Amino acid sequence: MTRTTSLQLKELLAMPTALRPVLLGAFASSRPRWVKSRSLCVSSSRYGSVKYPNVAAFLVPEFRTSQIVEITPDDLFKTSSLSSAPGQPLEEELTKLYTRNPADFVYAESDFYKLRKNTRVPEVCILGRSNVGKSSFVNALANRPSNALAFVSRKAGKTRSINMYGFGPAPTRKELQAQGSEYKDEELPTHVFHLVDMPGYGHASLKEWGKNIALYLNKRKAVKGAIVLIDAEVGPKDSDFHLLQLLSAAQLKTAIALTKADKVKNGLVGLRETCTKVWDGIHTIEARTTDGNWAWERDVYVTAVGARDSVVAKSTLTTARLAVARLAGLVKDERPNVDRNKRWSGKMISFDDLQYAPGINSVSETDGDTTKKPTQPVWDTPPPSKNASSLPKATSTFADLEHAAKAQHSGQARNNAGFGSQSLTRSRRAHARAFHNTPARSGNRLSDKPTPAELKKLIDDFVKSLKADTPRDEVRCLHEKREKRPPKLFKNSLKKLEERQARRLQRQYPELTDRTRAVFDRRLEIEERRRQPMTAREDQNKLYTGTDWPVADERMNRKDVNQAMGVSEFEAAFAASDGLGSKMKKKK
Ligand SMILES: Nc1nc2c(ncn2[C@@H]2O[C@H](COP(=O)(O)OP(=O)(O)OP(=O)(O)O)[C@@H](O)[C@H]2O)c(=O)[nH]1
Ligand SMILES: [Mg+2]
Repeated sequence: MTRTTSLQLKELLAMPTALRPVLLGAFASSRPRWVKSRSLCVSSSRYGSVKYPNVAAFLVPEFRTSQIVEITPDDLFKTSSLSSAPGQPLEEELTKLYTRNPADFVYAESDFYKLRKNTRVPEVCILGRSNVGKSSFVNALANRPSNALAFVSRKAGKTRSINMYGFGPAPTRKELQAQGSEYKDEELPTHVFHLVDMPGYGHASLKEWGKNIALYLNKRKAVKGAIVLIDAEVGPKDSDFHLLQLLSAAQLKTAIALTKADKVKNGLVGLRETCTKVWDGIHTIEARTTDGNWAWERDVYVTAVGARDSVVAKSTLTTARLAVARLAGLVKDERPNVDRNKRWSGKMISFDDLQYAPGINSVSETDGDTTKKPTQPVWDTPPPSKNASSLPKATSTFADLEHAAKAQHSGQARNNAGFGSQSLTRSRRAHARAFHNTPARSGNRLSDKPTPAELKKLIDDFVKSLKADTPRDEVRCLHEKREKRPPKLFKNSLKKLEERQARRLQRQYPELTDRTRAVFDRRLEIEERRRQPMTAREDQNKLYTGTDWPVADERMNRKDVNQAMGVSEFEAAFAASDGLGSKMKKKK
């Protein structure tokens, strides 16, 4: 084989340069190592040969009318640097942060209320459907092989508790002193930040996990951000949007990462499609709030850190590290407009985008028939408040929101066809007025925070979307409860031990054991007889002829006879005898 290869090599070198690529393509299957292309090419027998796109993220625009932009790794990294090392190359600094101090497993807890108190170490949680690659993500960031830090499995539902992993070195004494106040009931920080691997939702998940996640996102003080992993091949599901809605209600900094990008069959086109779906869903969620306080990263990251091909996995590693470091607040961004939402008191919205905003669907219902005069002019309708029926209710489910979005699109299509353009302009104007009259615009931001009842509804929706109520999950619940029970007493093993001991004694002292057994059996017999009714016992007494144990038996019999005697008979017998007096005399 090597001989033929060397021959081919000689022939190849003798060939004119233009012909070489043609020849190389012809024996690509038996391609020697030195021919391997330097471009990222995933060759897997299972997924076919897919050219891995050189894209680190998709920049999602603020307005629907703009296009999604691809960002190469170089473009993504050159505008950021670590706050602790400004001006230094980002890739190197990130590698140092994640690997110089080996990452550690800190602790795991299955109940939110049992988590350790933490107010100082920033926590970033990894969320996503089961089997999306959350645990693989942790291992890859720490540069550890599969299962070395977090357990990974092909089967869904491997991670069942909230797992804390510590990254980066412990703060120095000076840094701790600079932080000021004391740590009350809290351990001293041992890492720069914690990465929290959560149980997955969706297939093979349990209701408690959903509740724990919802509690964690809403109540944990230390959580600084959440990274939501979405399978790039499968695309976002309803449960993902429910979670995003929950994150929006909790106003938690959110980043989205498409994982398993190496598995997407049509490369960049497929990735772009998934990204568009995610974007659509987020717009629908954003449409229901007007305050714009939910800071979600407009870079939708593309990763494949758990890919079998190590070249592909490594190529996306810095992207994943950057995403997490940004959420933990360790990165200084020099990107233009990165904090645009924060500078404004409310959400940014273009006039073109107003057609997609909530409330328009109720108006567009009249658009189809321009001859029908609305009883009240649209622009005179009171500004839609949060409680107005024209807006999707704060407690509406994601399905409702989607339905509303479809209705908006159909309304738009009709308008494009030329129906009711005047009415639409009026409605847009009305909606613009309503939009600028919202409490968020007039500075009352808190009013847009969901009330406890709304939050409860959101959490319930999220938990329901987990589809955890299947009989299989009930069985798993039962299994878990059984696991928690204390171990059974070793009844059976004790019995066996006794039997073994008896056999040993029999072997050592055969005569004694026989005699003891006979006594034992006899006693049992007597006990049984005692328990029997009197008549049956009398019959047996008649049959009784005496045994080897006269003393015990006679005593028993005498006793029995006394008991069987009537009271008067006993008194008569006692009087006939000498009684106590005679006994006393004898003693004297
Ligand atoms: N091809 C490919 N496979 C991946 C990637 N990331 C993870 N996997 C595989 O996906 C499977 C599930 O990975 P896990 O990390 O256990 O997923 P998880 O989200 O932690 O799953 P649960 O703990 O069950 O919620 C494993 O077989 C991984 O090898 C990736 O980027 N590319
Ligand atoms: Mg896991």
